Amino acid sequence: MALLAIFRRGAAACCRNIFQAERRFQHTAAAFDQFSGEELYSELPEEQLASAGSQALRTDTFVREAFQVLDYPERLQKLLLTPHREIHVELNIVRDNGEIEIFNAYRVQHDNSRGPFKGGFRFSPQVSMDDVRSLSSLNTWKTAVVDVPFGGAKGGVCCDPKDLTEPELERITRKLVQSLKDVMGPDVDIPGPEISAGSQVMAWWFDEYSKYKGFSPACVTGKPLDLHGSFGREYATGRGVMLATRELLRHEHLGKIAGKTFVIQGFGNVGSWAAELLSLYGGKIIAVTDRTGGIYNAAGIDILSLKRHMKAKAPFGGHLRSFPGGEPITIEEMLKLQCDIFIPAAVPDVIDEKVARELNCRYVVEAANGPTTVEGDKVLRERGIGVLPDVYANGGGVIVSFFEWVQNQQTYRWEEDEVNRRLDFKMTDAFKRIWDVHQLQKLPLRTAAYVIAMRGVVQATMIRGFD
Ligand SMILES: NC(=O)C1=CN([C@@H]2O[C@H](COP(=O)(O)OP(=O)(O)OC[C@H]3O[C@@H](n4cnc5c(N)ncnc54)[C@H](O)[C@@H]3O)[C@@H](O)[C@H]2O)C=CC1
Ligand SMILES: O=C(O)CCC(=O)C(=O)O
Repeated sequence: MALLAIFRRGAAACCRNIFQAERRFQHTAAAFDQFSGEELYSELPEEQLASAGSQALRTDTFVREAFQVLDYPERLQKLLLTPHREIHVELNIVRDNGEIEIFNAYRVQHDNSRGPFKGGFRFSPQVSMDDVRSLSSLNTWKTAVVDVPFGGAKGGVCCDPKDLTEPELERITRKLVQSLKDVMGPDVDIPGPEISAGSQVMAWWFDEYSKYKGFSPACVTGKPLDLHGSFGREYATGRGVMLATRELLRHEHLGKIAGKTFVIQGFGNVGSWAAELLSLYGGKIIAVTDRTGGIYNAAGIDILSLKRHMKAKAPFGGHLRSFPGGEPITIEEMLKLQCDIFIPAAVPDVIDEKVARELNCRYVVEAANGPTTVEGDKVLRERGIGVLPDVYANGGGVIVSFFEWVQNQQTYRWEEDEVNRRLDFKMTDAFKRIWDVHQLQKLPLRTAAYVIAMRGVVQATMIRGFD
């Protein structure tokens, strides 16, 4: 009885907190009815705007915007902006030539109030603790927006994968697992695919982790189909981008994907699958680029032929520019092309203030993480270019990662159709929730997405309590 009373008191206190927060939300929602993006920016502290281009501060800036709308107490902001745990490890690797090289690797576990930490591990020379911290926070909000029961994390190894052989990449991955295995795992923190880290890297992760902890397929997602992977994960992020675009066009009363023109930056996992699926639904992909430049064809590029071309040249020399079905263009030229939708699907910070002024599109659908700087975002808002933000638009990857994790826990594989149907439901449902807030409160889609995410994370945090 005493226990029950304590439980009831605790539950009542939690509910009171949530109701108070909800009332504050409703109150501010009404007050913010006429809020425009411009006003939101004018509320930002000067020093924050000054450093707005910094990747490190980007997510925090968007988080603070949503906080202004929700009017949550300051101490809650601090709690949610501060990562749970930051790890820096040194990986000593024997290169193929016998020399020892040291690589820095980072993992930031941002928030786990809604479930185990979740997020990819990227291999890139641009990786730093600041980047990883910002991206880990982005994943906290992303998992909440698309409503999968995970928290947010991100990792990265500072290296240039094009200078590494496959055995060297394997040794780095295995060393990474050896260093992090005690703070990661199926119910704790689950990595997934990211830049230059595809299904083979996930397979090595699974293998190495299982050596120490026993057979654990759910310790990592994005694994190959032959090794406990899920149907549909390979193309999930690109498919999610296509579904997000479909919903955007539908809600804007602009019809279907068919006939719309697209420019896509990045032709790796996400960019190439988004291109293929958008063209399957009749979209005209007029330009694609990778890190070496790209190709342009006003009549639309034959994406399947392009993919065959790239595959034939892989792993070395698969450059877009050498594809005969279009004219070569530079990345700078690509950014100025007229199109309906520009899809950044490569690296961060592409749309800065200057590029935002030059873009010649109606919408930006952010397939990459953090492709728009805070200053760039401000210019896009001023110019009336709609942005479907990363925190939602590339959520297809983590949604199907969640499906893979569920299947691994059940030891039962779902059919491909079922995975795709469930992904469609999740992307459509999340879009509707964002759209409703966007319309009702007159907020930019990005702020609307963060508002929804924050409510989810805050509710979970408060229900769990602080003891
Ligand atoms: N793989 C996934 O499931 C997910 C990936 N993302 C994000 O999508 C983006 C792309 O990731 P992936 O396709 O997995 O990586 P990837 O490594 O498969 O492909 C990256 C592509 O970007 C190109 N690229 C690199 N630097 C460039 C530059 N300066 N200009 C133009 N292109 C450049 C590369 O040549 C390559 O075509 C990243 O921002 C990643 O964080 C987000 C959610 C999930
Ligand atoms: O866990 C995954 O599938 C990768 C998720 C991720 O890092 C992201 O969506 O940015």
